[in-house]
Amino acid sequence: MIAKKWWDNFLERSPGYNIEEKRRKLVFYVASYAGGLITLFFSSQHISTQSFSPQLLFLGLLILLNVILSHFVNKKQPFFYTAGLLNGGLMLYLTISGGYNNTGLFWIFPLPIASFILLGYWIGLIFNSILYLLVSLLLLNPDYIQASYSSDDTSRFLASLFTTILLASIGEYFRYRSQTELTEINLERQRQANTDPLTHLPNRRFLETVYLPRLHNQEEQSFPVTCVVMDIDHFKQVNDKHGHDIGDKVLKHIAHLLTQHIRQTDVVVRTGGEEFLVIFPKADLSIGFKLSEKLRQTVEVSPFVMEGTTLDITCSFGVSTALTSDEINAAFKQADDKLYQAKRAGRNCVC
Ligand SMILES: Nc1nc2c(ncn2[C@@H]2O[C@H](COP(=O)(O)OP(=O)(O)OP(=O)(O)O)[C@@H](O)[C@H]2O)c(=O)[nH]1
Repeated sequence: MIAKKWWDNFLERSPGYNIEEKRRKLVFYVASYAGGLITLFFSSQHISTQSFSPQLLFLGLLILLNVILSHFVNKKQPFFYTAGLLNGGLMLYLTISGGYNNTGLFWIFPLPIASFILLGYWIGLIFNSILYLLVSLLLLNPDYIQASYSSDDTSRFLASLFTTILLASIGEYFRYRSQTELTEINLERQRQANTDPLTHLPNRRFLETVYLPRLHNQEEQSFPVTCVVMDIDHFKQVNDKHGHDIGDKVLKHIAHLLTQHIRQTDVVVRTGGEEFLVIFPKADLSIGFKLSEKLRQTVEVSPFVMEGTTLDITCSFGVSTALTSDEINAAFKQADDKLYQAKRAGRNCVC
């Protein structure tokens, strides 16, 4: 549980989301360029005739402008939403005007499918349902529209549009669910690979592949970083006297104490057998020293109690501070040296 809660700060859901983002981007580009150009083509064909529609030309230009502008901005989400809205506008326009020779309704079918992909399942479902209602109201009240459709055409169109939206929504729903499940499975695998199975603390792999690269990227917010290497004193005697099972429980007890007494931004890693690494970001040497001393006292006054067994446990600590990310490995090494100094100085102390 400790690691799970903790993991929330470091979750990498991005692989799944990146694939989804790519899919949406691709559909957005194809739908916008193809849709925009087709709209412009049809409206320009009638530019010098009575059937010319400035609204269609305007919608086509807006669709193209939206997709062109999106190339200059990193965050594409607002452009997806705008494209979805323009889709809706085109749907209503085609219903009302009837397009060329009342053939506008044929062009409506691809639009709800694109809207689902652009807006995501839930927003797409609400958006398409509202549009379907509006289109139905317009078609059932011919006074509100310029086009004239036969009642047979209207009812068949509404039935087939309903089927299209239903099928698109079922397809999108199951795609959305399987993508969410795959993302969760991927996340759980990452969590397992980066967690020590005994204490549920992050492990050395996490430190090297997830935490340190992040520290490197967030240099300004994180440094100075104080690194504390700590080791349980005479742990071999615990194993020898009370057995390996009790030894394991003592390790869990220490892991629990450590995680309970650090800040949300600090990290405890089980780096080896009975050795832990605590990292205090935004803490200089004097703060790091005080925090380590607090941890040392906490361990000292919290004996391990189980099934009538009470064991006084102590730990030794080596502390060192890195001012920049280039110094972090040297700080680990120095903290390690300081730990041995603490052991030589009689244990249960901070060096
Ligand atoms: N129960 C248990 N013991 C472990 C585990 N990993 C390492 N150990 C034991 O930890 C002990 C470490 O012993 P030493 O390195 O001699 O250190 P120490 O007895 O703590 O002595 P000092 O560190 O000098 O105070 C060894 O007996 C290992 O078998 C583990 O996962 N579970």
